[in-house]
Amino acid sequence: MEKIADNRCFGGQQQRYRHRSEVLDCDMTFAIFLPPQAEQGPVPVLYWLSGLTCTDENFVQKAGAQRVAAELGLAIVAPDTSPRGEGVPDDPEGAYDFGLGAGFYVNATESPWSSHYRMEDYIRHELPTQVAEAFPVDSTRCGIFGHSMGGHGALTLALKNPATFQSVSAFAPIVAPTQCPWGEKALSRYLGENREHWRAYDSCELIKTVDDLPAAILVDQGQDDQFLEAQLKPELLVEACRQRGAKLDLRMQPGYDHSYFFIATFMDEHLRFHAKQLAR
Ligand SMILES: N[C@@H](CCC(=O)N[C@@H](CS)C(=O)NCC(=O)O)C(=O)O
Repeated sequence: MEKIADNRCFGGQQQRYRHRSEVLDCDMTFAIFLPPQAEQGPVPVLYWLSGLTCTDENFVQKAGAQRVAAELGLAIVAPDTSPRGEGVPDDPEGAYDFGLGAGFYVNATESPWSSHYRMEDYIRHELPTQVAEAFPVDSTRCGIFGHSMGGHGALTLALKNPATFQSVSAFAPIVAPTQCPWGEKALSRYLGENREHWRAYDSCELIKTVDDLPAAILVDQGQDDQFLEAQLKPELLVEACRQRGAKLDLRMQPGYDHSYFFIATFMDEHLRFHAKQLAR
């Protein structure tokens, strides 16, 4: 693991690393914020999953999470959104919503994607293992959150791995990728045309079937989000949670769009939500 940036920030350190991912078969970069409390001992850790077109840098520069993370003593890891580099295939037309920057946090099964696009295993196993070895984080207190495609990633990973991720929240998540154009495009190519295989990557489907539900799910959604009706469809998550009796706090935020200005506005409340869930 090679450190490629290190800046003091609110008494902690905002750092960036390059490392080898065997799972993705390429080199990857990720960001980590270490709060001041990490100098004294292991701190709880949150994983932030970004949306389409992002790298590990968008969140670090635009979400404004460091001040309150430093106050609460939370580390935050922000991975990239897809495998990258020489030999990693991209969308043939260079579209923004598939291929590079659009890994959708799935393990692809279809050629040519399956050799590198294994973001689910990267996020749930390989990256947390390497982070736990290299940094003073307490992996028994670990949460996950994200935006849009990353909100989908956070919800599905938390629902499938409740022992690993004990708290979950999302900003403008794609809640049902089996029922929207972004998801249908990505899942049909990464996983093939059999829609049965897509269900393992749809939070609304998972909520109906998983054994252990999260104690609470916090979701913020801008009411003026340009992707709200066609892609995000939070009403499907509300209905799935209602049917299963899952505890969802969906907050529709009037006037807010899909951008990091929206995310930054409510970031503090998400960090406090996770700190409370992970406190013991
Ligand atoms: N580029 C796309 C929009 C993609 C988009 O909105 N990406 C969101 C995540 S889904 C984002 O966070 N973009 C990067 C940024 O704002 O820093 C378009 O033209 O429609």
